[in-house]
Amino acid sequence: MANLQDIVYKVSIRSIVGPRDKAITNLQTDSRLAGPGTLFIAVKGTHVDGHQYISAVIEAGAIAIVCEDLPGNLQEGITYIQVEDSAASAGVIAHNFYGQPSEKLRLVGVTGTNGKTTIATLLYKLFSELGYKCGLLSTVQNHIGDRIVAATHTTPDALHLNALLRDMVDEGCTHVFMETSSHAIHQHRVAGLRYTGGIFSNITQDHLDYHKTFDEYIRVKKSFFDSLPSDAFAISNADDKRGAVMLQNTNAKKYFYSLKTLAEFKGRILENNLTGLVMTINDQEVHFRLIGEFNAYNLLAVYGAAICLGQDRNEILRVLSTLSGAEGRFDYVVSPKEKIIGIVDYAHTPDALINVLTTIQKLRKGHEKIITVMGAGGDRDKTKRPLMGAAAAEYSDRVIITSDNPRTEDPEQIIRDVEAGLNTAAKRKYISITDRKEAIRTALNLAGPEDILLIAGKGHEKYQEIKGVKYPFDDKQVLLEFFELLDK
Ligand SMILES: CC(=O)N[C@H]1[C@@H](OP(=O)(O)OP(=O)(O)OC[C@H]2O[C@@H](n3ccc(=O)[nH]c3=O)[C@H](O)[C@@H]2O)O[C@H](CO)[C@@H](O)[C@@H]1O[C@H](C)C(=O)N[C@@H](C)C(=O)N[C@H](CCC(=O)O)C(=O)O
Ligand SMILES: Nc1ncnc2c1ncn2[C@@H]1O[C@H](COP(=O)(O)OP(=O)(O)OP(=O)(O)O)[C@@H](O)[C@H]1O
Ligand SMILES: N[C@H](CCC[C@H](N)C(=O)O)C(=O)O
Ligand SMILES: [Mg+2]
Repeated sequence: MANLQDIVYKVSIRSIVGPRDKAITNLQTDSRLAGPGTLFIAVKGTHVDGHQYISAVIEAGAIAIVCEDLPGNLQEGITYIQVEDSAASAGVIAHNFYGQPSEKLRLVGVTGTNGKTTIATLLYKLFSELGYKCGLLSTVQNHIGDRIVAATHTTPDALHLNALLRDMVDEGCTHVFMETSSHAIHQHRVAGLRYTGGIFSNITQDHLDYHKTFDEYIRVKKSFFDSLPSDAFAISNADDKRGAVMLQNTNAKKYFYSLKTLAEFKGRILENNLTGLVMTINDQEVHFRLIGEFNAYNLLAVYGAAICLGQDRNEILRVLSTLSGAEGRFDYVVSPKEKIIGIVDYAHTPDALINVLTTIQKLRKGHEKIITVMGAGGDRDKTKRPLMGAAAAEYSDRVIITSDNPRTEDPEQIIRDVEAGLNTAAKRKYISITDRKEAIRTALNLAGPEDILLIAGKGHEKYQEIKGVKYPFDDKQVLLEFFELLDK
């Protein structure tokens, strides 16, 4: 419960009609969840305009409305607060409603196209091992200390986000590591939060369905760093083409990590194979269990953030060297008899596919075939599909194009969109099989001893969404089942 006047602190208000002194017991942006004592925030979404539900929520018992456009018929006793931007206000209001939890935490946001889950999860594991009670908000799952709360989004909406942060404060968490997706930044899900630090991983093509142009996607990500306060830290990847631009206008203290150029956090890879990485970080040599060059970047980002958060460098490296990565990220299993290597990876962008496949190419001894099973998600960026097909074909010996999460789209059409990226040579080494389980079975049938099977796109996901229905599906489980059959 909170008083309306306190809740609208720092909200940029255009006008208020009705009483200001009221106890709010429920905060909602979804009319279906409104009831007595509710403050309803009407948000203009991508599908509907929340303003159309204002009379319905009042009927359900709502006592205050935050909106951009005042309704024609104002009701007696109801408070109407007109704002410039409802979505941005929702962030600030939720932060106030839940007692400004981010002010009581060291909150670190991770943004970028690939690597967010890995970096945030490694930070969570590192700080937990170092003895802190921590929170994690990630694509795979959310953690409040040891307690797991299922994740619906990479970054939850402002209301759930602040409620989760409140729970973290109440349960004694001191540090919270959160993925901050470009959707979340654009939709102001993170408005009002006080970040202690921000980390940039990289930016390559994804989400052009939503952000329309690459420049707009860059601008949105950059706006996260622009809004960091001067006592925060901002860590960026010096080897990414946009790494410097990201921090151009930030007030935060700037730091860079790099494998190629001078930087505050400088790494050098000495060994890179299937047992892990040996690298120096600021001249200290360490062995890590994570695999591949892209994880060297993730480790540098984590190391940099831990230093900025005041940890001892030897302690950081000691713990980091013991950690494994996040579920479904370069997750690999070996079949007992034939020693076929199965790798489940969440690569769902052209760049992530190139990274994971070139990593595999560098790690193989030479004679092993690389067989890739991949697809692309429905209701998402269509322009990335042919690029993903081309990437998979270029770096694999065989490709099986299959379904990812078709969502509401026709799975066959998505496969055709992926196929469109294949050139004549690539067309000779691919087949398409719509059913994902069949695709994985076929890939295994094609594999000989020690060959490498990459199953890309779904990582940790435990379902497959087809025509709006989520069916249980787990790439790693399917792979393990087939491995068992194979070795019988
Ligand atoms: C495209 C997108 O991001 N959509 C998000 C957005 O929905 P929307 O704008 O379509 O909402 P809408 O349906 O038009 O409704 C507008 C408003 O009316 C309200 N409403 C709606 C119906 C009703 O009966 N009553 C009512 O009050 C809604 O609660 C909402 O406040 O706001 C919703 C509430 O916050 C989100 O759940 C929803 O995420 C959808 C489900 C989604 O799939 N988002 C993905 C793309 C996403 O956000 N992904 C990123 C990760 C991307 C990455 O980096 O890989 C993430 O952070 O997870
Ligand atoms: N630093 C990196 N650079 C490029 N590719 C990476 C990097 N880290 C991980 N990847 C690849 O991208 C995939 C996704 O990694 P991860 O889940 O950590 O990213 P994410 O940014 O959280 O993705 P999402 O946007 O879906 O939340 C991994 O499975 C791996 O193939
Ligand atoms: N956070 C990403 C995940 C994509 C995962 C992939 N399996 C797909 O369904 O496209 C998105 O919502 O675009
Ligand atoms: Mg993620």
